Amino acid sequence: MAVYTDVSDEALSAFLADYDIGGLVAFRGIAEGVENSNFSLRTTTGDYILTLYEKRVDPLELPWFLGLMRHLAAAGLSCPLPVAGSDGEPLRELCGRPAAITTFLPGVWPRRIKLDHCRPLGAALARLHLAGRTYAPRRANTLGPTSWTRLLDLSLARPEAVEALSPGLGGTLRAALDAIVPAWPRDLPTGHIHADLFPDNVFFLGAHLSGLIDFYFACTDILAYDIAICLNAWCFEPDLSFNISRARTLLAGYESLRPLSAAERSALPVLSQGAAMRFTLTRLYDWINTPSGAMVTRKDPRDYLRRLRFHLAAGDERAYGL
Ligand SMILES: Nc1ncnc2c1ncn2[C@@H]1O[C@H](COP(=O)(O)OP(=O)(O)OP(=O)(O)O)[C@@H](O)[C@H]1O
Ligand SMILES: N[C@@H](CCO)C(=O)O
Repeated sequence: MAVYTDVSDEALSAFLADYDIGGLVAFRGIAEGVENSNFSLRTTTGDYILTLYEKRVDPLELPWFLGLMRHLAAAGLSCPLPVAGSDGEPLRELCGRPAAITTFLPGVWPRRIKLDHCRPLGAALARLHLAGRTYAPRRANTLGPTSWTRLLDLSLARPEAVEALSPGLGGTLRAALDAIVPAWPRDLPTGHIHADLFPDNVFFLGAHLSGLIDFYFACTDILAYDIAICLNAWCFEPDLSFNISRARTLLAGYESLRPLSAAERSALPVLSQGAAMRFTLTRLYDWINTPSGAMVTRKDPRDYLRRLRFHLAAGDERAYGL
């Protein structure tokens, strides 16, 4: 459930008066997602999404995210387009929260990943990377390798909770960090990355990829790290075995538009280790710090620990079908 802030009809009507998108027809909270409060909004001019930004998003960074989405949409990528109010400003305030309206994207995210999803996914990721080249402002990755030790320490402030989740987890993560961080590549091509391109952020209409959403972790970082995030999120079976055909297909889709250098290819194991580490750590932090009565479904960090183990054992890029 991700509606942290209730919006009354009166507050919404007053808010919409600052837009030129017609009168309200229907409005409802969207249960999915964990980060922000999302509402679907139908007006006399069409369908929109209203987002109230909650815990992890720094309001000062919102213009960067909204600017990136506007830039990518203008470049032809199918992603939500921020809608400006009558004063030209897309970022506003509602119920004491920063808020924005974006266009609604048709499609559904795949509940069961198929091989057919992977090539369009890879191609869309490459398209995003290429389109991002001409968006000049940069944003550092606040969840990159330099943040991981602190994130682990924050969780280990409650060692009994970490141990209860998985015996030995703290030591395992510490040892993996000691291996991954010093080996982190320094000279690979960088650009704007999505950084959270999980299946629930990619919409399909049948086999056609209809759009990408949720750019609120986007940042400027190693492009191939974004691929590594997708390898983690898309290429494991429910039993957490690795599906190399999906990886090969995803990479082929990506390389159809942006071929990888030899250095990028050989960095895939360490980048994938880092991606698995990042999601293990944020999930672990949330697992420990989300009150048991909260309406948000916690995601299990152990799923990413299993992935991390796979990547730690991957000798080279051939493990990913290259
Ligand atoms: N532009 C859009 N068009 C159509 N549906 C959307 C759009 N944006 C969001 N949604 C709907 O809202 C849901 C939650 O959105 P989103 O993933 O951005 O939320 P979030 O709280 O940031 O979640 P998380 O970071 O956990 O993925 C999506 O699964 C989708 O159903
Ligand atoms: N995609 C993330 C949650 C939102 O960032 C995860 O599955 O852990």
